[in-house]
Amino acid sequence: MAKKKTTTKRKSTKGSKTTLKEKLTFSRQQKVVLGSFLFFLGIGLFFAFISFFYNWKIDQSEISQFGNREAEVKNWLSKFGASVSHFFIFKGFGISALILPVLISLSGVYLFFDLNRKKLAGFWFWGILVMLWIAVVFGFIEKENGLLAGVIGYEINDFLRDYIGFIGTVLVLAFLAIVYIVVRLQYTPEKIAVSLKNLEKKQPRKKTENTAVAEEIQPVVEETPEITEKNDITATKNTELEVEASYVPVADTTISMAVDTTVEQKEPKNETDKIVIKSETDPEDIAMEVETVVEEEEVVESLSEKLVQDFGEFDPKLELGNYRFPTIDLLKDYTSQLGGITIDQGELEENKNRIVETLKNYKIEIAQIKATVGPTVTLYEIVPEAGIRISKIKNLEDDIALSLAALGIRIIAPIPGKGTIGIEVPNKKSTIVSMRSAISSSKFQNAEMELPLSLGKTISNETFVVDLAKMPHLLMAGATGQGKSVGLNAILTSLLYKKHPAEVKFVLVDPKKVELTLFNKIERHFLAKLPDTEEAIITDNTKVINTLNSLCIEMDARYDLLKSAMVRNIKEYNAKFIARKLNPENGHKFLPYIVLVIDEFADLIMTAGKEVETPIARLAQLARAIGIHLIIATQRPSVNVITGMIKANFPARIAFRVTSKIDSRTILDSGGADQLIGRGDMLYTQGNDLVRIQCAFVDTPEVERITEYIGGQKAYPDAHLLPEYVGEESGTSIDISVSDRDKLFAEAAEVIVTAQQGSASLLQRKLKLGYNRAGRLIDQLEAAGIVGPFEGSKARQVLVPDLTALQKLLDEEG
Ligand SMILES: Nc1ncnc2c1ncn2[C@@H]1O[C@H](COP(=O)(O)OP(=O)(O)OP(=O)(O)O)[C@@H](O)[C@H]1O
Repeated sequence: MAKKKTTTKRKSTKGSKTTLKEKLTFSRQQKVVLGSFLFFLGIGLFFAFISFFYNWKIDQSEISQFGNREAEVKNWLSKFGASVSHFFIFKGFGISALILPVLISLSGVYLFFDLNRKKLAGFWFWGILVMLWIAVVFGFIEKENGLLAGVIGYEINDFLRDYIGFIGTVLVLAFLAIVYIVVRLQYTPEKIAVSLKNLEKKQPRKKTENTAVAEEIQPVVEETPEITEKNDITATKNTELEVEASYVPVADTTISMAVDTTVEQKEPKNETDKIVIKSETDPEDIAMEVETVVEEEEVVESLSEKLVQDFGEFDPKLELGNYRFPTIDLLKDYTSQLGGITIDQGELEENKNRIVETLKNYKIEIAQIKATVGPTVTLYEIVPEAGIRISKIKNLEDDIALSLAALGIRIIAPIPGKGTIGIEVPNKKSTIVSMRSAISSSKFQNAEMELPLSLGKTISNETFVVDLAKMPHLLMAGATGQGKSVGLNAILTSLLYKKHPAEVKFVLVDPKKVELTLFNKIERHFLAKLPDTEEAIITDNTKVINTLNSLCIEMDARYDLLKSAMVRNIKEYNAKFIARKLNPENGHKFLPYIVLVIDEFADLIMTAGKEVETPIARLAQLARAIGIHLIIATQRPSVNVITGMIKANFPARIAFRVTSKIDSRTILDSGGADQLIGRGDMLYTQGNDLVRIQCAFVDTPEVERITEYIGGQKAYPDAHLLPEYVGEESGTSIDISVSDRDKLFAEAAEVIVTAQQGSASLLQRKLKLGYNRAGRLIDQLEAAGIVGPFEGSKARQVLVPDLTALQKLLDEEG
């Protein structure tokens, strides 16, 4: 009996991650309001705590009567003050609880002025530790007075005394005090010694002058009288001066002092060297002392930490700080309209019987059969009777499929890791997997991935989420009309729902000119383009070559940055940049991921051949570490399109339905894609197992709504600019002799003049040439004065108005 697996509809955890994030980030107004609240709360608590120390005895009996409005309480904040104070002081930390209102008010100030929250967290961390420490110390020395230590202090002390005894407790407390002084206050023994020394020196001077020092210095002063005029230093009577280099303070009495040259030489050696000059009533008794201070202690370990402390971590999203991610309701809810997966008991039974019977014909007995109903297909998992070899079933694959006589049957013998045999039979009524359900699934929302893609649902109805960054490049193939474009849209939509414009940029190549145009609206948010080009979405195949080469330049530049930052990949690089460990002045910048999408790759390879294959192979081989990922889609998965070089570098592949087993082999290295049922039914592999997935469906109006939503928001001034690539086309002042001209020169000239359009791609199409040859022809036409010079993204100007004029020009030359 077929075991029925009821499908549990996954409740959408609608944007759980983003909403949590949103909850934690306050608007400016919220911060001001919350900040003021906390500030006043802190002050209120402070007063309540103070008054608790005077009134706690009187109030004690009233605390329990919180609900009784008649009960009179002496605390300055009345019943609330008395209760809260009782809780924090008596039951909590004792006198040290006074730190708490200070911390709360401080938090208020930080929020109000929107200061660095990390610093605040530091205050809380150390504040609570100090609170505990003081509580325990009071618990230790003032056991009798519960108000000083609080219950917590008392109990911790008791605990320590029980386990490590009197001496142990003293040692632990002393150790913690040292930790605080060294770690928090950044005091080291050297620093303390220097401070003490300074203190010692300052004190006696205030009372009587240190004559001994004065005497010591005096001879030097007398010995070098000639410098006296030069170094006229004036000082106030009985005042101490600290001079760094030469310093002339205003004075009541002018005192001449000669500074020994030896002293002067010594002075600039160390910036912290100070000359202490003291003046006395008698100008002869000037005391001078040269003090060498130990090199100043670094307060913060490194510059980056200091920068982070002062300014917080670098936020790449700051420029579009108010960017709102697209909301889930921009996507259509197909499930509520068309219903979710329905299980047709009759259909299941019928299929089961046919499978059992068919296998029986081949003498394969079944011990158990289990059905898993997916959105488009149902998987019948079969456990054969003991003794039946799986290879037998595998060999009979085609016969079984034939006997079951249904389109789209796929036999998986055995199911990897299970030892059972799977037979996938299409459902009579397939269910659309909406992009909405794929996006709102918890698996996607909670995905901790760099570039998460929600591709659709597996046969067991689980949302299938993969990381493009791990793939690291994706090859998609499928015959026309089988769901490739929808698949590409699903991929791009996934990224739009998860990534901020600062984090990812798309380079879109769309020779069909219709599929990806919708993304034009988000050009200044998410697209990257070559400088000086008008349209970010590339529809002209010749421009693809420039873009690919430009991406190679970007790749090399990024590798240089990674090298100088001494990191291995973009993730580490960006983490280091965010932590302000990389100086933007040295060319470092936050690197967004770049996703290159090429629709209709076959078309591109046909027209440009090697010229695109080489940069693509280079990018595919090297770009994974620096965050450039390729998604290539093609209708024709033939070997001359998907060459060995490309295949080797694209381990992740998606196959929609293809027309032949050969095509399936080309794309997946195995059959199966020819047995799919179309409409988004696909197989995914990342080098090992094949997973059958129903691709999430996202319709054009949905994509339009999303791009409009994003496009309507504040954007960057321009699309992300890729490095400039000066292609072959830009060659100027070419001098090509008539004899060196291509055989097709005259024909090419006619094509160009007739069409009045000076483009290499036109020649490629009309004369069926490779890109290189067409490019060379254009150069020759330029040299002959038939077309104008290279003009960036625009086609070259045609300088000859008609064929007659052309004929005349050629005759003249000839
Ligand atoms: N995941 C899906 N779920 C349901 N229906 C789908 C799905 N994907 C595609 N379809 C259906 O198939 C039709 C064709 O899909 P799509 O335009 O993506 O095909 P294509 O392979 O890109 O074709 P072409 O190569 O000609 O552009 C869609 O209009 C839609 O009706």
